[in-house]
Amino acid sequence: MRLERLDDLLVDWLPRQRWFAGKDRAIDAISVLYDTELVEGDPSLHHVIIAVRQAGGTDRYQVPLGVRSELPGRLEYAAIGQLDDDAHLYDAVHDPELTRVWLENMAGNVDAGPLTFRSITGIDTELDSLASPAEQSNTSLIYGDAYICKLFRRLTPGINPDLELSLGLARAGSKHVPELYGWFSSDLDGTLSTLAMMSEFLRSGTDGWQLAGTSVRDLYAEADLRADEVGGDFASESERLGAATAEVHRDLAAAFGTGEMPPAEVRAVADQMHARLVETCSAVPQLAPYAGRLTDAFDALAELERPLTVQRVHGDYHLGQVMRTDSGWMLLDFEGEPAKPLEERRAPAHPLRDVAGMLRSFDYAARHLLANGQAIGGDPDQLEFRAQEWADRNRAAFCRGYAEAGGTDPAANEMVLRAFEFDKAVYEVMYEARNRPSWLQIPLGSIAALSTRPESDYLAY
Ligand SMILES: Nc1ncnc2c1ncn2[C@@H]1O[C@H](COP(=O)(O)OP(=O)(O)O)[C@@H](O)[C@H]1O
Ligand SMILES: O=P(O)(O)O[C@H]1O[C@H](CO)[C@@H](O[C@H]2O[C@H](CO)[C@@H](O)[C@H](O)[C@H]2O)[C@H](O)[C@H]1O
Repeated sequence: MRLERLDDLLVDWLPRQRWFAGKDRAIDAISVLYDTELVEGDPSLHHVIIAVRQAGGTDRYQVPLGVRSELPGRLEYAAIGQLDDDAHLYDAVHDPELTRVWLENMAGNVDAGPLTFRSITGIDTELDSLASPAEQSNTSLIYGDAYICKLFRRLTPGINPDLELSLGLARAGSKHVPELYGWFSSDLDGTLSTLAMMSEFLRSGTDGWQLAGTSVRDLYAEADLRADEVGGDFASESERLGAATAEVHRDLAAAFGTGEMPPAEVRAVADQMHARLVETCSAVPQLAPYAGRLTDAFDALAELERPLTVQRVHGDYHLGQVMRTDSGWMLLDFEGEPAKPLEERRAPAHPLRDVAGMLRSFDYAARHLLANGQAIGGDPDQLEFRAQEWADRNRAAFCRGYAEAGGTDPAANEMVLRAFEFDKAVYEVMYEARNRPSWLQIPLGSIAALSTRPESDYLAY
């Protein structure tokens, strides 16, 4: 490919992409690390990996590029620019004529330059792809209605935890993750690094955030009924989700083993929670009134005198990461928190950390309509009370399902769970202050409610 104009075109195009992580800084330089021509001719497909230098460091991105002598109208929205008069450059993920080569290469376990394509089962190579419109930090292609292939945009050397855990869960025979079909990787700094993974597309699935939101809307539509009295009660789904979560934790433990975190390391974890609290209180003063009670919860964890059993966990667990299908709840996206370094994301943790993540999500589902100021009539105190009741009911049901299916009993480990939940809520305070200030009230409201409750009522419903 004639690369002379490529840098200029990408400098304009990258900051407009949802997945580009460096939007807040100027791009100092772009260099092409690999350019592998996977499809020759017109159109051609260049599988390109670039390094983008910005203040604060250099990130690597995967940018599959299509080149055509003429760009048809249906691809205009994917245009990046013209390399010369007869070379139109565009985002190849939008061109099914090109994306089919990934299916063919995975099916054939092809090696092409730095790229290796692998499959673990038969793949239909005749399917057209459509890029998913979902707001996400990567790009997913849906082939027919059979496969979903997630292309990781920002690359980290090594195996992506999503692929690593999906392979382990497949080995353990988990029934709560989509079937894995294949993946491709590239050399990066001498290490084989995941570029994409392809799984079964859950065509009958609806994500948990949408389902929980519908239940909450049902509740607010009824002036006086309690969460257990409205048609859209979600508690039995929450209980089943708890059970599915425990089963996935059991399978992760079987696939990757468990370990003991000694009290000194638990203290170090509590110290990190405390440090985050201090930093967040200075950035968001509204949190300061609760600092004392939050500190008490972190201190209680620091004083734990027994080791904690740790294992690989989901790491970024919330209602947007689970789908309800005809055959039950499925868990997605085992990447961990993308902003964290890979070693931290792969480090074993206590499974109640995931439980705490989901408890936060129930609070969010209950409170987000109120925070948005959407047209819900009624007395604000009464609405707050009803939101808390919905959250408590579903939190308790989730914990019950988790314990009954063999997970570490949340009710018997409330002190540990509370510390994880408060830490996540403090993280959310910073996250919302930076990203969605109108939602700041959600984690603050939860902290106010949970921290002023007697400890013995923490999981009460
Ligand atoms: N196997 C699947 N079947 C159907 N939809 C899926 C599947 N995997 C992901 N999705 C949809 O794509 C969205 C983004 O997927 P996710 O793996 O969370 O990507 P990202 O890591 O980029 O956020 C999910 O919220 C879900 O709606
Ligand atoms: O899914 P991501 O890894 O991008 O996680 C980030 O964004 C999440 C928002 O989508 C944010 O989650 C918070 O909001 C959710 C509702 O939008 C709620 O269900 C979660 O419980 C709540 O934490 C997450 O914190 C952030 O890291």
